[in-house]
Amino acid sequence: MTNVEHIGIAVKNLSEGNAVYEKLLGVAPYKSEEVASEGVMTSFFKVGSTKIELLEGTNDLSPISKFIEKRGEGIHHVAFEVNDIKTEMERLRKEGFVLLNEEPKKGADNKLVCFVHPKGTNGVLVELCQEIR
Ligand SMILES: CC[C@@H](C(=O)O)C(=O)SCCNC(=O)CCNC(=O)[C@H](O)C(C)(C)COP(=O)(O)OP(=O)(O)OC[C@H]1O[C@@H](n2cnc3c(N)ncnc32)[C@H](O)[C@@H]1OP(=O)(O)O
Ligand SMILES: [Co+2]
Repeated sequence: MTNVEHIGIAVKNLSEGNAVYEKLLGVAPYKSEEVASEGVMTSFFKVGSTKIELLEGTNDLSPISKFIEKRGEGIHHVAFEVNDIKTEMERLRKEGFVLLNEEPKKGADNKLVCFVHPKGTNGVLVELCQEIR
């Protein structure tokens, strides 16, 4: 793993979240993107070599809507950049981690992603990200 690619933050309302983080970080989001397969609308802020990803659920079944209902707004996941997602998924499987998708899937911001179950990572949902080249 080469970098913390982004930190995902679950918000109830993306425009309100954008206003807060724009004030906090002193920069505007550089993009907004819907990922319908995950039931989320996102926005991204650059912070040095990493990013903040704000996520609003777009339907009641979205992992973000369920998370906010149970736990409220806050840090939802930590995403690590990897060079070769399939190799890293295989390594983690062999180490006994529970992967939440069998194959890499398309995420936001031109990435292939895979999630690791938070029960095996001290309560933190982990995302692996590989740039689509
Ligand atoms: C935009 C695309 C992409 C990107 O490119 O960056 C994204 O970031 S998408 C982000 C949204 N997508 C996902 O989160 C996909 C992976 N998540 C899942 O598969 C599920 O959310 C989950 C983690 C398996 C939980 O689903 P489920 O078991 O159906 O939900 P429950 O509400 O029943 O929770 C069970 C258990 O897990 C705890 N939980 C849930 N979410 C998290 C979390 N983000 N971090 C830590 N813990 C989490 C939840 O509190 C429950 O705990 P207990 O009550 O103690 O059992
Ligand atoms: Co993410």
